[in-house]
Amino acid sequence: MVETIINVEHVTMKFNLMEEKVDTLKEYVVKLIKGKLFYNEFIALHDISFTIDRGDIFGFIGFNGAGKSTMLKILAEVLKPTQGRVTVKGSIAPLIEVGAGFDPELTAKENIFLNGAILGHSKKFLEKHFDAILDFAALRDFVNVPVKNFSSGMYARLGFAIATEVRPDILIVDEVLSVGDYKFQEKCEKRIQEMINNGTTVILVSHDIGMIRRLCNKVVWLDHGRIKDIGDTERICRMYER
Ligand SMILES: Nc1ncnc2c1ncn2[C@@H]1O[C@H](COP(=O)(O)OP(=O)(O)OP(=O)(O)O)[C@@H](O)[C@H]1O
Repeated sequence: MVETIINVEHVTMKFNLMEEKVDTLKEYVVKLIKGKLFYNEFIALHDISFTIDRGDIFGFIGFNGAGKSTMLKILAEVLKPTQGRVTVKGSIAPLIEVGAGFDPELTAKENIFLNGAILGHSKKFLEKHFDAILDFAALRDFVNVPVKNFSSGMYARLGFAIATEVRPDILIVDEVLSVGDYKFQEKCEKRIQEMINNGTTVILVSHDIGMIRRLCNKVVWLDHGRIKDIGDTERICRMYER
């Protein structure tokens, strides 16, 4: 039986863009007090509605600035929509931004415990899975290095390894994987495929249409914050590439 796991109803996201450049906090406060801060309203998402079923591998495609990352942040509850409602049934492991959920001053080891705790894992669980996380990320030689010295690919490897060590109900992957080398991307795709086989619902943003084709059963094409089309992967990808 098909079960809806995410229900997005009439979501609109507005951002206030400052009209002029403010360089310092002092300048910001002075202008705020004098009532001289002017904003332009920017609508990143317009009245978006769709549902994701349990077991779907749901892809978001669209040109730069279409609203894909904003939509994922709303699904992961990092952003609250200006209007509309999102209902999620189950646990979410979000991989939204490279380095999100890490403290740059702490070592890889310390961050495994910090980031793991943010994802809701106990210390005991993380101690048990510590070696597996480190091995998947291939960062054993860097275990005691502060992550501020990591490259963006190393950050992404560590984040992906922690988020996928257990099977969440829903895995959200923004383009963080694109900073990994091709070998690691292959490894991630294999692990995502294993998670899919085990019933995890996956939501993916990628400019790699090949990856979208290989993994997704449904695709949304976002265009200037609106749904241009939604449905069968092959049909939407073919139109997108035209
Ligand atoms: N915090 C913010 N404040 C102001 N504007 C924002 C903010 N976040 C996103 N935007 C704007 O919303 C629009 C959509 O951005 P978003 O990052 O969701 O696009 P995207 O489809 O993921 O793009 P890309 O493919 O380039 O990653 C952009 O015009 C962006 O400038």
